[in-house]
Amino acid sequence: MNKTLMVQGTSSDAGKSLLVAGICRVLARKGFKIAPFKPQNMALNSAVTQDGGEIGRAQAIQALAAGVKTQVDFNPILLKPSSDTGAQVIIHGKAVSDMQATKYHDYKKVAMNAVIESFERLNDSFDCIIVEGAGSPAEINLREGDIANMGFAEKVDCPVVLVADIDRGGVFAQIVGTLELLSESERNRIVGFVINKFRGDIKLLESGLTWLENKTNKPVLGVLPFIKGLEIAAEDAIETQQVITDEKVTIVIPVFPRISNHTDFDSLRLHPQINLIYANPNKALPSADLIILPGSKNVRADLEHLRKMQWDKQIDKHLRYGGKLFAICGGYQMLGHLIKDPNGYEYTPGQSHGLGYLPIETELKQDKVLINTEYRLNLAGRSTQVKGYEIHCGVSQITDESLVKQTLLDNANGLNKSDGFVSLDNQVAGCYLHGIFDNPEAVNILANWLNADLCKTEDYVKQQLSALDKLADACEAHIDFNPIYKHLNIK
Ligand SMILES: NC(=O)CC[C@H](N)C(=O)O
Repeated sequence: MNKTLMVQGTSSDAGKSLLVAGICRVLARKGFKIAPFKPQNMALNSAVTQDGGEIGRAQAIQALAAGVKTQVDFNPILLKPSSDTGAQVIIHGKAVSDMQATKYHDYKKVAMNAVIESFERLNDSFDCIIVEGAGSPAEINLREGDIANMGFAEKVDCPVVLVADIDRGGVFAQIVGTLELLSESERNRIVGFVINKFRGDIKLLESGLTWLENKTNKPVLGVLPFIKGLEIAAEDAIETQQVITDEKVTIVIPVFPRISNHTDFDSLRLHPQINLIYANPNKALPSADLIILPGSKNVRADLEHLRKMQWDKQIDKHLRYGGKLFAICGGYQMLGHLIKDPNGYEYTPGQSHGLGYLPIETELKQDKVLINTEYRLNLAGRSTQVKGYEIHCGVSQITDESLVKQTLLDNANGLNKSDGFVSLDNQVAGCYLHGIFDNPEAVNILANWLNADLCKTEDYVKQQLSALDKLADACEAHIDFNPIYKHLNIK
């Protein structure tokens, strides 16, 4: 009996991740044990699973929505692009190789086996599986050997809901056009449509919905309204929306071409007293109280970009004028003197000189560190416990202890382990830990370091959970779940 439902979109960003998260939450609230699943994801925003692997961030959020522990089977294939044509291929949570896009095409058979293995494991231990497609199923050039959309749905023989974004217009053409480009058996799998991000008077839409149902002989299951201020971590696109009520601090994040884990900064962006600016990759850095160098999938190439843009000179000037510089993971590696990659794990084999603000040297190793961990953060004469995660191949060593003021993070999980440093002049600090600012106390300490006092906000994970509930409420109010239950064989 089928217990799988797949959500596909008429385009990227149509709302697939969100709808999957919403359905997971609705079903979990009814007491079902739900697994989110995305056969193949392409993203530089990843999460460390509780079983010690790496999956796309969206599946981690969907697991939070479903109230289940994260596991690598939720996203068996993750492609992390490291250049315009190549990507690191992660299978079952572990990096297996770097591959050019053309070669990956031939590799899809191996990848499909990995996808089915994971799917079958989930099938054995969950009540239902809610699957997210990738991009759109109508990319006819990618259909052969597809594992991400209809190729998967056909293989496991599951029904599909098609979601389309009305906000940008053309929603009827998108839906009818997508159906037109599918084979008959693929078309028959589509059991209904969800129209996402609707604003305005639903009465004006009704004639269109009737036309669509008559034309396609398929139901519109629901029209989800545009939910203002719904803050659920983005899959890959950088979210820039913010509501500032009383600006006290300006923070600039230089956007590297291979920026990774930018969700690190969501809690800062959502703070009503922080103006968080993502600096355009091709423009000068705006002035700020603090610059934060983010993580990077290709540190040495991004360092070249930083220099090409003369951001190194601008950062130097920012520090001369008394500004502060913080960095996470790849950005932290850039703060040191040297980044060595003799085997070319990330870029052409060789080494690059870093910015030299901290006395550290980094070497990229084959094995990736993947852990969820906890530290004590020490900064601005204060400390607090922070939770986070690490994803990196680089291992950094300090070259001269007399050149730092203190370690930034210590006491890892109560152990005598530390990470990161604060410079002697107290202007520069960095570490490997992602997610550090999800703790509101850490945000306040960071602000203290900038000589500012900010109000304390809600814990980021709690905020995510209430956003997921708001999303689930909207799904329940605007989508007819009866056909969904019927297709999943649940009541
Ligand atoms: N997430 C990151 O910033 C990773 C940094 C670097 N690419 C490494 O693997 O070590």
